[in-house]
Amino acid sequence: MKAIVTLNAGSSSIKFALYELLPHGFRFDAGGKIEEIGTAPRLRARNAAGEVILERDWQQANAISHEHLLEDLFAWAATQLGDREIVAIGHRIVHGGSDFAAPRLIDDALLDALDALIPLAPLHQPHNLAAVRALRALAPHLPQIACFDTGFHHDLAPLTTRLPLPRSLHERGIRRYGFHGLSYEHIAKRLRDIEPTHAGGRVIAAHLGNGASLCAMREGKSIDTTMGFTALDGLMMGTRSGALDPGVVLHLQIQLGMSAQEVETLLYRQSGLLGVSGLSNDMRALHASDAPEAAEAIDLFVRQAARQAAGLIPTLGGLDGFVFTAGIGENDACIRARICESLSWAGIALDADANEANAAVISTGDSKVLVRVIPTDEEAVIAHHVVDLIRSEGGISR
Ligand SMILES: Nc1ncnc2c1ncn2[C@@H]1O[C@H](COP(=O)(O)OP(=O)(O)O)[C@@H](O)[C@H]1O
Ligand SMILES: CC(=O)OP(=O)(O)O
Ligand SMILES: [Mg+2]
Repeated sequence: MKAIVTLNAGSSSIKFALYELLPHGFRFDAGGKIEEIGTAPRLRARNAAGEVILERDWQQANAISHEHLLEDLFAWAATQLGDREIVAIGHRIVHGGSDFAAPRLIDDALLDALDALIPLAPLHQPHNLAAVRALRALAPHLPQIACFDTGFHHDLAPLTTRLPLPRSLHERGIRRYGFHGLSYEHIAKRLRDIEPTHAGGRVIAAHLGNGASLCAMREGKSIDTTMGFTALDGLMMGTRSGALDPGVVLHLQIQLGMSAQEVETLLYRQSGLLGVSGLSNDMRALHASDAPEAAEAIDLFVRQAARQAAGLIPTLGGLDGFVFTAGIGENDACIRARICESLSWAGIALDADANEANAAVISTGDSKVLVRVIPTDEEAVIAHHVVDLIRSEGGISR
């Protein structure tokens, strides 16, 4: 049986899936995730029937790297393949820069070009590329395909990509790109499937996970988004600051004498929910805590999300739909309720019971804005792209 594998290394998780290739399309076979990387990583995998086929955690957990976890994952996967023949592997690659948007076969030249983007996505790109290289060492002839998180935003209007900096910097690639594109591509497709008229409307999708961003969509296309040059911009996140007065960065370096490396670590790994609470980057842990700092971190997260959602409405010209997705968006009724409450002036009316139940539609019948919860599936989007490439004219033979 021919199969494809997808790998999605997020900032706090590694998600993976195995799909059986069918004459037309593909079928989910097994998959799962390692989550809470950096604190207490644990793995859970399920088969197509939803049964748990592996659960595992690690000793000395907080010190275990993405790369070590990948090695363990590959070793386990090799024992599970049975008669399946893997014909291609698809990867989520977070940054494609100015040059790469459409999914493509990974070769040496592409790997070199993607290495150069590591400084623009230090929480993701190194792990994404390490997985590609590790698999190349294990199976040198197996085609590997890069699917870019920036790709969905490739057609943003020139004005939306521009930063208010000297023009020469834009020409050097210092511009807004946008991320979480595979997730937004999935949301756009689901909206088209569920309700074509809604998909054509003015929609804000909120991908609230350990990384978090918003995407303003019209006709299922990205017209603006809160992440920019890097995945540090926009909303406050698990460990990332999100948008910040640039004067703070200067002050940290010039007045407080921090090195560039220290500032990078501070903004990417020690800020956001973790920095403000002093406790955890995990929203579940903050809800469970009585500490006032945990409550303040949650308050700030909600404030930033609502403020930035409001900031997208002029570009959209109004609001017809709002979609919550990713770890927090799909599971956290309290955060959804508070963001919706802050946006009630924009026509959002929440159905409290539907929200508590994580229902597919969580707005009231007379809400001007239709609010949905749609589980994201970046793996399925990657699988689609891999299958399309395999079956495209010329295939993907080297
Ligand atoms: N039941 C839940 N309630 C609140 N937050 C949750 C819940 N489940 C997961 N989360 C949050 O979602 C985050 C992970 O989201 P996910 O989208 O999987 O992350 P990543 O950005 O690594 O892909 C966790 O850090 C946690 O804060
Ligand atoms: C781009 C990004 O922030 O991704 P993740 O949410 O997986 O960390
Ligand atoms: Mg993610």
